Amino acid sequence: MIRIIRRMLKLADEFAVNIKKAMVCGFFLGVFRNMPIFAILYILFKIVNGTINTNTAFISGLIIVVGLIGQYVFKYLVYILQSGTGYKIFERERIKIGDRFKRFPMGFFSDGNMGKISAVITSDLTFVEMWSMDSIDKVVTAYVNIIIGCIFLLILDYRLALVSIIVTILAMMVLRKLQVIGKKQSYIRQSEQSKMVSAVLEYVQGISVIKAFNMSGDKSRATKEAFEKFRDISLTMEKRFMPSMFLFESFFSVGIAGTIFLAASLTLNGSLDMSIMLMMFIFIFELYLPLKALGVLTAKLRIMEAGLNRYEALKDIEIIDEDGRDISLNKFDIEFKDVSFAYEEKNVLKDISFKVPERSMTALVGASGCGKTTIANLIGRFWDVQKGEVLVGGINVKEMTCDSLLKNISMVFQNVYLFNDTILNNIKFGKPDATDEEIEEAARKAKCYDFIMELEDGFDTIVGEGGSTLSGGEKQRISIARAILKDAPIILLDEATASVDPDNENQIQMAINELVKDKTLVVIAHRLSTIRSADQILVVDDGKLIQSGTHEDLIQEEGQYNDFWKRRMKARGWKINSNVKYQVEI
Ligand SMILES: Nc1ncnc2c1ncn2[C@@H]1O[C@H](COP(=O)(O)OP(=O)(O)OP(=O)(O)O)[C@@H](O)[C@H]1O
Repeated sequence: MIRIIRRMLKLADEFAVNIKKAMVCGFFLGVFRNMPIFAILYILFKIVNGTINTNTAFISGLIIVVGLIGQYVFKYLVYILQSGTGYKIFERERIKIGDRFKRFPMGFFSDGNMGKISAVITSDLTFVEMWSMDSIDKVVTAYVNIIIGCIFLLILDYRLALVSIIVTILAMMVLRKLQVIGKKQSYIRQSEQSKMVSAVLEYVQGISVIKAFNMSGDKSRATKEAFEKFRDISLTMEKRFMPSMFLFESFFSVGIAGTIFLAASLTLNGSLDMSIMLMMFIFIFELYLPLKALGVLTAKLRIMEAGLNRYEALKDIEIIDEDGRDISLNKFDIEFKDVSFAYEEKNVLKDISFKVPERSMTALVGASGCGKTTIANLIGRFWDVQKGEVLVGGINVKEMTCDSLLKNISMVFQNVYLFNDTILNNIKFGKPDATDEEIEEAARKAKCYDFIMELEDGFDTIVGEGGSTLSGGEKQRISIARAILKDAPIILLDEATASVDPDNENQIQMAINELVKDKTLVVIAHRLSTIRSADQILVVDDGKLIQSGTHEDLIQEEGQYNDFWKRRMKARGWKINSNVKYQVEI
């Protein structure tokens, strides 16, 4: 228990002073809480001895009043010091971990970890946030009460004190066992909880596929199994706790009965004063109350400790730019020098070298899965290369912090993600301090101003999670407006392959033209016009760079590009011949 309080104090950092003050107040709260009880016991003692007088009654009354007032004052102080402190600590921690997520290698966000992240940030931290402050003060008060109770008993009668202390020690040992069980079980429970959250996330994210393929049975079975496992482990946890909890509770009944029996026997054989026996009968119930409270707190504290462990493990994940410096670039060319890269065991890029001059356009072409997106991701340092160097503005990206690198780069992906927020805020994401005029201007350039103004709430329209209330083309143009607003000197663009209607497609192309003006552009190209107008085309095959040059150079030589070009031309011809309206050269 002390260990977990120490950890909370360390985590609380600047708020630790409030917790320490609350603990001191908790100490006094314990002291004042005992005063009325002792005053009543004292009156009882005096009545039984026949020595009660007005003075004694008055002093006892005064002690009761002081005790009650002190209790309220310190309870209030504890409340003031603690209230909100837990929420403030964890608000700060959530922001901190959110910032670190940006700097985790992307591989971390793959399978399994999404559930873990959600479970830690929501249930674990929420549990610790809700109970930590409350428990710390209760633990301190309980310990104070136990110590005061034991001292009082020693003063009354050492034999009775001995019995009570033995019961307390045995109960503490059972409490320890409860803690060990609690710790082990809460780890297992959390692991199942993460799996359950992952299953739910996957089910919800894939709901359209599940519906489209009428697979709701299969997927919901997997989710149901995760629920069942979580239920089973929660029940097992309760069952494992039950015998020790029962034993723990039994100690008090046996302890109370034993002490009463001993006190009565000692009184009967004349070695204990009747008044002390009566005081003992009343006090014994008070003595074990704080110990019982500790028993109840134990389970909570173990769940809290396991939650804190998981949270700290998440915080300890090595961030990708631990040794990075904040570097301000003054040129914006890109270079790959003998770069090899693998996702775990899978080699994806093999000894790739190329240069992208500043303010030029480079198109990456190649078959699906050859490594084009990987190249773009390495420029943004979503992963680190295992061999070779990626240089941006002449500086190895490994020397830079992600923030200082990414402020120079805008990425426009095929799968646009918009936040469940207003259109205004989604665009503003590119430049948080942008004025409304700048946002409107970006929207105009990205050809989304008109459709935004047709919406009932205009720029204040909430777009739904992921941008679900907008069409694919509309989402794409909003993401381009976001990038236009950011105005980064380097643009990484994954051209959309998904078909949108011709009008939308034309608008997207115009928006992109605005975005890429005077920028260093690397584009994963799917369109003939893009490929043709690029300053440089890099042909990637199975992770190797097999050809590079302009379109004119490459169609002169035999090779994959030539085949690719001929195939594309044929496909385009087919599209036009088949009388599809899609005549726009894009
Ligand atoms: N996060 C990942 N973990 C493991 N393997 C991955 C990961 N991302 C991509 N790959 C694999 O790396 C290879 C290259 O993928 P990449 O996405 O770079 O290809 P691409 O050329 O962009 O393909 P496409 O044109 O279909 O988008 C593929 O075989 C892919 O399966």
